[in-house]
Amino acid sequence: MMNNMVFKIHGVECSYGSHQALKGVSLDIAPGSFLGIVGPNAAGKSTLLKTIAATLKPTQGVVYFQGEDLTKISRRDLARQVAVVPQEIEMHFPFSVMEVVLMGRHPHLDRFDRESEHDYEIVRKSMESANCWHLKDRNVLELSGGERQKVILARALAQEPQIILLDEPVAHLDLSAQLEVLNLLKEMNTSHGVTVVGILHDLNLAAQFSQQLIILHQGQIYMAGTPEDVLTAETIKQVYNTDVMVIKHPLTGAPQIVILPSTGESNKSSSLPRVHLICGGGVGGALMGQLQGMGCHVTAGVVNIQDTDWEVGRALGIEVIEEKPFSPISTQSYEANLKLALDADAVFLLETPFGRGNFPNLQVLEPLLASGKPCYLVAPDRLPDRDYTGGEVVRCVSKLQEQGLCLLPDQLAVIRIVQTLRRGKDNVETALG
Ligand SMILES: Nc1ncnc2c1ncn2[C@@H]1O[C@H](COP(=O)(O)OP(=O)(O)OP(=O)(O)O)[C@@H](O)[C@H]1O
Repeated sequence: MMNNMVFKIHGVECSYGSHQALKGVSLDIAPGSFLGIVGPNAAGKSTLLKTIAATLKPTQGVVYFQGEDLTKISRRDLARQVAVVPQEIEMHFPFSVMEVVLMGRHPHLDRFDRESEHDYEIVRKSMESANCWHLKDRNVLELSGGERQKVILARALAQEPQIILLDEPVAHLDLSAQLEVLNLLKEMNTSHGVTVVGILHDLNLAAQFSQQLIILHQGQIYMAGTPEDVLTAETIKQVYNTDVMVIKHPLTGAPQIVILPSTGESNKSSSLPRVHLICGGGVGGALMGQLQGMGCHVTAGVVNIQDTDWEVGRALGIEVIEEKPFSPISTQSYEANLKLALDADAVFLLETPFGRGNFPNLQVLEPLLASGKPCYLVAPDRLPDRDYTGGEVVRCVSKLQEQGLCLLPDQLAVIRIVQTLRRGKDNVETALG
């Protein structure tokens, strides 16, 4: 069993003086896998990678490479199969980029061999793959951080490794260069069976490119599995102490992290406006987040379970009157929505499409207006396009306008009204002393 694994990390502990950076890590890395290592700062990620790369000896435990104790393998033998792209690249001599990448061939040369045409060909291909061939004659000491990172990647590729270990390989790169490098690694992994183990800080990129992820926290593996297993809102809250919402990437299905706006302690005052959003169909999520970020007490209804607005509301901890999936609004939900809306300072009906099933979300405005509640309809000009009742919605809105329904061009206007409400409340509070 053990020999089937490229690396078998067994009960590894690592200490720097009295500080224990790894506290008993065990992990198997199968050949051909793409393993992402994530976790907050100081979790022990680089320390773990260094133990796998044999640049740091564990204080306890063993790392096996293809079944053999890593400490018993010569650096040169290891370098023929394993390439390392470190986080910090210290360069002290004014080598040319070409000379640095050629160093990647050294593990394959005998002591007094000179590089052959074949070596130069591999070096050229590696530099082209890492998109740094144009830098070949430049002095490495004069490169930007991103350029240097590509050169080090090219050196690793020139090693023609079976395994590549990377410590934040895209840290200094702009967005397109990050994708270039990760796509290149993915291609090496899928087409050439190269095992990739990389520390990645960006959780969304990690989710998109890794087959397996481990999340390190305080020197231990907090969770291991597929990106879907590992990247849950609960885990991220526990490990990063950050509120997020996890959605599926619309094209790849990989989990994607959306950071939720912070509500802040100062926003908890009772004087902040209460805003009720009537929405559904995914038109309300962004506004929920923005209004909550402004400190409003936001509520919403009636929204079908599993609608994006329902998911966002739930993730933000907003009270949402819900209805069963794909079901028409029941009398019970209508009443609950009316009751919640009556508690608000203002009610906004957003750009939801209307059919028979959610028509009660429009009808509810009648008793609200009758009670004197300020009610607003967003984007009235496009109302006919989202009226799937054969014109009943448009007729109902004209009647509601006569009863005091106000029209707002877009959601930006909602924010302006809410800001006015907030100033009004502040003024009342100041006046009351
Ligand atoms: N050479 C060292 N001497 C002393 N302590 C160290 C050394 N290297 C790392 N540490 C400590 O060990 C812990 C783990 O460090 P490590 O670099 O492995 O974390 P990391 O998860 O890679 O962090 P980051 O995301 O910030 O790069 C940290 O508390 C760090 O301060």
